[in-house]
Amino acid sequence: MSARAMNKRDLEPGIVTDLAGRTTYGDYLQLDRLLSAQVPRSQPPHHDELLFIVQHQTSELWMKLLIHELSACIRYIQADRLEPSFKIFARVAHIQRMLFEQWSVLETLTPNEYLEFRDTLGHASGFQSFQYRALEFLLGNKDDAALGPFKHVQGVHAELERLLESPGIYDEFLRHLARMGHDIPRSHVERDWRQPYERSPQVMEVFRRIYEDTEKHWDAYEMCEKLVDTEERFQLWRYRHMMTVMRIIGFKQGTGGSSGVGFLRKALDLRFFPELWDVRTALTPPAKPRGV
Ligand code: HEM
Ligand SMILES: N[C@@H](CC(=O)c1ccccc1NC=O)C(=O)O
Repeated sequence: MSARAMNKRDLEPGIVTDLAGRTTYGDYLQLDRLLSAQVPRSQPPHHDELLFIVQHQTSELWMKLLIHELSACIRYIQADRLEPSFKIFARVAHIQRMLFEQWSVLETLTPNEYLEFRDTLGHASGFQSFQYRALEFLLGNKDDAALGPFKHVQGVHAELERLLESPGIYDEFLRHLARMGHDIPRSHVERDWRQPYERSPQVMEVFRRIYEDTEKHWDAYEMCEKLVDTEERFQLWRYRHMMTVMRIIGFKQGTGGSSGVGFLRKALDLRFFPELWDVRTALTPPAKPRGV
């Protein structure tokens, strides 16, 4: 009987199977390391703990890529090259969508299932995710108290300190706008970057002018919209995390020591790019219609 009749694909003679001494798929991806890093703590291993671990590890991998991409974006903005940063923002948006969609997998974990292995987690908590903190810092949510959990991990602490004292993506955009001749106040071009961002009416006026004449300021306008998009997607992730937490542990305290949902809810009031939201309220209908 032919392979076709057996519903089987014939391997082609060119397919390489003699791989001794060659770089293979598994070598290149270091799958031995990657796939041996899912180690349940529950004894005997709880069926659903693998889901919990894989959900976190895949989130951390996507966060790694986000940090890589946003860091490149910052370098482009520093070089006043907004165009190449737009391509990166498109990728960032897709990664954020993946991270958002991923919550539905964890949401199949029921409260009882989670309670069956929750105590094996001790005080471990997502609050101790250094990559998440790096992302928050890159996006401008500076908070030196958030470095607390990393005091005992030298390399990580040093890297987060570096990000804390460097301008975030929004700071770099405002500095770019200042270089392009926009009227950004001194206080927002040079400052102690460790401090949380403070909104400025003068910055909002700059955005108002950009939004009122998009033809003239197309690149800046496009960057504004990319930033709004990134912030909205970030907030959606925060919101869905909070809802997932609510349906799995209700209003229990977190393993990290916080109040739990109440603590997560407060993050929803934070804004990375406040004037980009304020400007929407300030805009009025144009005197004459735009467009082609
Ligand atoms: C059963 C699932 C989960 C529960 C019950 C849960 C619960 C919590 C709670 C209660 C907190 C507040 C800190 C604390 O006291 O522990 C927190 C923070 C956090 N969690 Fe989760 N979480 C879950 C899944 C995840 C996943 C999959 C991620 C993805 C990496 C994640 C990332 C984070 C981050 C980054 C924070 C810090 C948020 C901030 O500082 O605003 N969590 N989580
Ligand atoms: N904070 C969670 C525990 C938790 O979710 C967690 C524990 C260990 C590693 C990652 C975690 N994920 C996010 O917070 C809880 O209170 O149940």
